[in-house]
Amino acid sequence: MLIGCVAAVRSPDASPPQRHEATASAPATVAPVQAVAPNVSTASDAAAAGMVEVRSLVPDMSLEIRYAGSDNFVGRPVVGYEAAGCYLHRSVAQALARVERALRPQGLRLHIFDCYRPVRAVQDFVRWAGDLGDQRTKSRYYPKLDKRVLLGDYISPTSGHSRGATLDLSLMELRDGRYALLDMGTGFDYFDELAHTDSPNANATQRANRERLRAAMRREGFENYPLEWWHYTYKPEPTPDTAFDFPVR
Ligand SMILES: C[C@@H](N)C(=O)N[C@H](C)C(=O)O
Ligand SMILES: [Zn+2]
Repeated sequence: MLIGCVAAVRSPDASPPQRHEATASAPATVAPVQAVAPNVSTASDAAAAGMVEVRSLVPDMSLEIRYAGSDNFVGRPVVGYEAAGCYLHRSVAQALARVERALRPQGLRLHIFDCYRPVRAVQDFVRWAGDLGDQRTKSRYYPKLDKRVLLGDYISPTSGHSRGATLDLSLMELRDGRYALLDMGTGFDYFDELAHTDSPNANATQRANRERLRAAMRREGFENYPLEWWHYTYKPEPTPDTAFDFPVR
């Protein structure tokens, strides 16, 4: 069963990305973003939504689900993340497992920051984006941008993550017997032009590393979002018009 709802502006899945520049002084709150929202399923758990936890397919998949803890742009655990799990529609998780399987013989593996994101978590992001009095994470996550411009291009109010076919991830390489993250030029969720996948300001190594990730993901049907080197969506999406809101647990 589906419930209709309202909300959303430009999203990575809806229209070409645009760049916002930093602006001067900000008011205490931002105006609500105009939007068109997806249907929200009443599925109350992953099984009902047709999703699986990725470690049911790849038991040693490297996960660092940042919104389940405080090391993220909100600076605290995000609503809806009761555990550090990575849920995706089964066919999407299977495609991701194929990416991982192809990488391992090259001494590479995936490192995942976020997968399915409940609608309530996206709403938590929207509330955070509207609270201009809270700038605690600015220096680490959006030093060059005004917080008012994050909602839309960098934080979608109707994120594809809620549809279970989108994930945020990086690549690790085996070095001296240990896996280390490749240099992508920025950290995860660094909202800035430098994080744009084809940014001319990334150096040659960083651009090559981003391309390694993009090529590996593309081979199994995942498309990159040009404003965030870490953000990928499997196409065609299993449920393109339906978002989910069960907690990650
Ligand atoms: C917030 C960031 N990790 C992300 O996923 N951004 C895109 C635009 C989204 O919110 O869908
Ligand atoms: Zn993302």
